[in-house]
Amino acid sequence: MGKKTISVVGVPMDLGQSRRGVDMGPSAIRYAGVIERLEKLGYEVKDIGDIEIEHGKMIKDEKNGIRNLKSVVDANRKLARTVEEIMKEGSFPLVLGGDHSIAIGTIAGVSKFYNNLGVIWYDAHGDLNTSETSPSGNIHGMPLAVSLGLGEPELVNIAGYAPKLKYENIVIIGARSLDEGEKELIKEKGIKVYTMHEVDRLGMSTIIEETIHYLKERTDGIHLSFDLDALDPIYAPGVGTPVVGGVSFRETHLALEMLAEENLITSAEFVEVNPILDERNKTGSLAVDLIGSLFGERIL
Ligand SMILES: NC(=[NH2+])NCCC[C@H](N)C(=O)O
Ligand SMILES: [Mn+2]
Ligand SMILES: [Mn+2]
Repeated sequence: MGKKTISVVGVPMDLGQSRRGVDMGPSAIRYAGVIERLEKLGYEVKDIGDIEIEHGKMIKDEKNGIRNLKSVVDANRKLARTVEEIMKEGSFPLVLGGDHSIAIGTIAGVSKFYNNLGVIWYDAHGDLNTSETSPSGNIHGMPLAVSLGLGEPELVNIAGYAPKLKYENIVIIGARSLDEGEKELIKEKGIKVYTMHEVDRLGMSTIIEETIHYLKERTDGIHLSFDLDALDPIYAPGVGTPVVGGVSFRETHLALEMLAEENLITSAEFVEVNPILDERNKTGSLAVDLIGSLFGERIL
């Protein structure tokens, strides 16, 4: 994927949502063999360990109902700095979550290296809520909005600049659970979304061809933000917010294999693996299989 060195960083955080356990995601993915898998593909892999997270009680912010705002801000500041260091070294940042709120830090660390960072948001959800539109107060439902400059100023201004992304540079794939405020924002800003309706109708191969064509001409780097709950819960039971009717195992491998062929992805994160809700690390192993495909693994 362009660079031969991959730097793996774990973010053991579950404070962006309300089900405990997703903080063990990085361990589950490492246990399933991610480092060895990447080394086998010929990469030099540096496992730089985990970001240090304050583990405390879950708290709702009195002001606006947001959960654990301070701790999530703190974690994402640290992550942004770490990812920035990886970028400076010319290595590929591969971030293991943790809940999806960590995308705020990853994107903050990556985006300053590009004029037009593109993002592929592979997810059952839009993660486009702000404190006004969020039904839950969970920050993992907000990271894409935050990266676009919407929401709590402490989140929006992480790494000292905002916005990190432009509306026209993002593509959401796999959506099937969008809140009212998210739907309005998508329509108002014309955000490119392939919902499950389009996945069924066009097929994944067409969607990825279109996505590549669309992002290639307007971006100078592409971040893949991969939420395991995009897949159907049959394949990915170990996630905190499962939604039926998801993308299949093969459709997802195809998507990642096609992205690997084009060599366009410049950073990635795999998030929302919750080992406590999982079946014998099925979702952790799935993440490793998918990471394999993203980095060029093929059946033959
Ligand atoms: N990254 C995720 N799994 N996000 C789920 C978000 C669910 C819902 N839209 C919310 O804002 O709470
Ligand atoms: Mn999701
Ligand atoms: Mn998500």
